[in-house]
Amino acid sequence: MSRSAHPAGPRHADVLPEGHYAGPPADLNSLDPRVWSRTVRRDADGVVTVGGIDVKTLAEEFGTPAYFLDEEDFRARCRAWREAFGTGADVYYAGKAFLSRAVVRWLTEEGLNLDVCSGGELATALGAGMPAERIALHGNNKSTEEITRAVEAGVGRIVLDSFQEIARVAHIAQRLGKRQRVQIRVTVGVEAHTHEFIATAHEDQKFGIALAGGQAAEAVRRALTLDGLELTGIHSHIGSQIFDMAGFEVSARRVVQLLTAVRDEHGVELPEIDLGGGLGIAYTSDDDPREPHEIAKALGEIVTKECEAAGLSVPRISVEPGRAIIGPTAFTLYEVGTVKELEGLRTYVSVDGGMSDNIRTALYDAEYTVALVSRTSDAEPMLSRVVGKHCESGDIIVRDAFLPADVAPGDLLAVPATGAYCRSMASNYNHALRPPVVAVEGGAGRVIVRRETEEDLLRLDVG
Ligand SMILES: Cc1ncc(COP(=O)(O)O)c(C=O)c1O
Ligand SMILES: N[C@@H](CCCC[NH3+])C(=O)O
Repeated sequence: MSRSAHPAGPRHADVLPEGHYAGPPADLNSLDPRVWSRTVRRDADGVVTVGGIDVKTLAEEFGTPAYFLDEEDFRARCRAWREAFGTGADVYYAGKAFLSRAVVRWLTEEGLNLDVCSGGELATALGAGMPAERIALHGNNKSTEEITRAVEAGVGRIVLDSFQEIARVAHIAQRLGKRQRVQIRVTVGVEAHTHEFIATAHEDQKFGIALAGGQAAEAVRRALTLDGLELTGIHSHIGSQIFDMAGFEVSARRVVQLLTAVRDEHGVELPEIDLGGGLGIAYTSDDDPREPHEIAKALGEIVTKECEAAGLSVPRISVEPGRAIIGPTAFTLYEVGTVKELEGLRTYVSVDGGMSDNIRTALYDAEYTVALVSRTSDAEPMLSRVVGKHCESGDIIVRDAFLPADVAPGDLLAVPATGAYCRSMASNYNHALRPPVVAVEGGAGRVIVRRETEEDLLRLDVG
């Protein structure tokens, strides 16, 4: 549904900010399949189900707020990425989006690799049985301990992010009598944003080593001389929640240019390039993400074309999608506690979670949708703001959305597309207890990350 497809006539339409829906959706009870995970349906009795279980049963069994993860959808997305890139390329799931032992097992079974960016993520990956050679370690300031653990475990790749780190990893590997496979992360001069990319001010950031000014070429020079390192390729990640493939194409072109320069200077053809993650998903019906096969085709074509022009053999490509794999697979279920109508403005619907389980709206001004899922309603659309229970007026989960005007305490609301960067960025603000993640599949729910308890909080409070 595009913005223009919304019929006119919302309550309080005059207060909607520019760029937001011109009106409510034609049917408030409908669930757009682009935004909801693949097994989500509304039953004949009006209650929404996922994985064959209705949300009222899920709320009774697991409580609210809670994240419900559609396992069938997650596995299908893993397979779609795997198949799109084929056996000649690698897909590394970016664990920062959400990582747990169950997720690691699913990834292992579905043939994906894993990008970790901390000792904690590395421990989760290894502990859940991901083979070390399928793990890549990232980070702009990895500790000596993290590097040591990764080298000892035999991770397949460490992505080097600074000159100090080139020396540090080489030293640690040599001390351990190993030769560590590494890539160098470069900043290619493309800064990508949600709907556009620009080519200015891009080197002004903490990640990577700039192509500009010959710094990346110097990093390659140093890495090639160090015995502890086996330099296998170049890495580039241009941003997150990107829809426009043009930014990736510029990035691929510039990375291949560096490979060509390396070949010309050192007579070495580096065999790998990693083009990072960052592929966008549909948070609202206005978002139109690319499918994995379109992405694989576009990246494969541009790399092949550039390599042919330079007379290079085509390197093995890898990508690191996080959000695009797990984002659409989960929704957060909340119970409504209070409904406050501000006459002539909007209605504030308060739920039992908030910025502690979804910081993205407060942090990035992210847009989400919301639906009444415990019943249908014929009431007129009401412009609503879904807010949490924290002591903070910016504690907003969904800034502008239409809910039926009869929404009331006890109703269940679900916010879709919360699989990525919600539980993984959750906090204990106001001593909130972080919600559980429940995997739903084949008519049963299974807790994969349990709800925090007050004992969990107090255990750390040793004063
Ligand atoms: C190096 C790297 N790879 C992969 C990702 C995953 O990004 P996304 O979840 O947007 O695909 C990120 C985060 O932006 C990242 O920094
Ligand atoms: N955490 C961010 C994206 C950053 C990804 C990691 N480099 C989000 O929620 O959109």
